[in-house]
Amino acid sequence: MAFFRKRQQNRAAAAFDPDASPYALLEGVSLTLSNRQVLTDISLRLSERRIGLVGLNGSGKSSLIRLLNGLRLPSRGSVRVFGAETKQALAELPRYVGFVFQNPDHQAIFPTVEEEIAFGLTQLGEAKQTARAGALDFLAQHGCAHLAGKPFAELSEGQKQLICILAVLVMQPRLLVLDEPMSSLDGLASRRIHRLLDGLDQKIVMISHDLSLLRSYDRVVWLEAGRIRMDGPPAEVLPAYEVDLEVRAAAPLNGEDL
Ligand SMILES: Nc1ncnc2c1ncn2[C@@H]1O[C@H](COP(=O)(O)OP(=O)(O)OP(=O)(O)O)[C@@H](O)[C@H]1O
Repeated sequence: MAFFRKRQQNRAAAAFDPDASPYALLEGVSLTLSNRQVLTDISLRLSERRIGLVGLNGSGKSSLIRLLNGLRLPSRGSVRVFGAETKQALAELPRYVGFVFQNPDHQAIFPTVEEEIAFGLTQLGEAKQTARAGALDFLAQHGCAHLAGKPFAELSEGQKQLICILAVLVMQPRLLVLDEPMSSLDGLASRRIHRLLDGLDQKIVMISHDLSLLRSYDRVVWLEAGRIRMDGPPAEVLPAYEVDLEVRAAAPLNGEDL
């Protein structure tokens, strides 16, 4: 009896509310990896449509966004996404939170573009044949029909990142989390992906070292050494972050903060 009660409690705790506001709620979150404290006492309520995340290398940005799709679980505190505590909702999270990796080669797992997109549809329960037809449709909707049969490895960097984003979007997640998606793209590919993201209905949380991309965002969170240093509108956070970068860059080179 106690067993069934516990299962029912877990199910209730994992119930998603797609319209939850905030869509992500982090309370007193700390994260330790290999005996190293990577995040310390992070509390955030994320409800804005477009949120940018900035900070120096190693400040904890990737670790923080991995908490949003359950790739990392907090060592202390709690992370709720669309109302469900992530550690109790790992199986369902990918339907709500799409994650785009910095390096497309780390994300793509299928030999061809069509298979990469179709996989998302099979995850939603589509039969293989319907998923392939759906993938072709989806690629055509995004002007990529000509890429369907191509091996992923033969795509340009911009095409690879676009396909990885589409492979996530085909599952229609409510939230899209992106880890520096433009970092290896040229100016044109970067602008094109930025425009694509801008036109989406999904909520977006994105890490970027290109601060110009975040100027139009609703909110920017600045992480420093695993803690929130500043959090607010881009017009306040970005200039302060840039000043900090200038001050650090002007200090004598010692190799420690690179
Ligand atoms: N699996 C791990 N084990 C131990 N330490 C880790 C692990 N993953 C990350 N770290 C450490 O955690 C800290 C934060 O890493 P994280 O990748 O989250 O930072 P980041 O801000 O995304 O950095 P970057 O801008 O370079 O991608 C770094 O010091 C990193 O070395």
